[in-house]
Amino acid sequence: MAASRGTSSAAERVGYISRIESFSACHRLHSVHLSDEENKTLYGKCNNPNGHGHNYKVEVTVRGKIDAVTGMVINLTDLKKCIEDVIVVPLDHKNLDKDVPYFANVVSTTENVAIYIWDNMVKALPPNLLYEIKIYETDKNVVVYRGE
Ligand SMILES: CC(=O)C(=O)[C@H]1CNc2nc(N)[nH]c(=O)c2N1
Ligand SMILES: O=P(O)(O)OP(=O)(O)OP(=O)(O)O
Ligand SMILES: [Zn+2]
Repeated sequence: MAASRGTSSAAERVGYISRIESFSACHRLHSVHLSDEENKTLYGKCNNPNGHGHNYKVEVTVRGKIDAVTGMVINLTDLKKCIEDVIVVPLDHKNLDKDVPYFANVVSTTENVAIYIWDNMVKALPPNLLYEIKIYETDKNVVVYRGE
């Protein structure tokens, strides 16, 4: 006897699928709205004028119906392409503050990097699929953004 899987039919099943990608970038935490002294006090070593780097790890999660025919929420090959276009090409081996126009006047915290990725990923994916952006700035610093 097949194990009970609830009352939904396969066509109504909802799944979450993620892909992880890494990119390396440097940045400096410095707000254009604060004085140099305020920036130094607030961001400490992360305000070093010469910047510093991270090997960021990004987990992109989409949520949607598991198609009854294809068995997929989204083709991971398509998600991979979106991640390449939205994350790797504009951010990998870049100086976030100098090479990415968005961060010219937006401080390049991981929270703001997550917002940047969300706003561009939501335009690249089919509608109503993007669920979450999770970014590891270091092994210990993690940000989650769900478009709120
Ligand atoms: C550590 C670092 O190298 C950082 O750049 C940290 C410093 N603190 C911090 N705090 C946040 N709320 N968000 C950050 O992205 C961040 N980066
Ligand atoms: O200061 P870093 O770049 O090592 O980043 P961190 O993870 O915030 O530092 P810590 O390892 O002291 O938490
Ligand atoms: Zn940093």
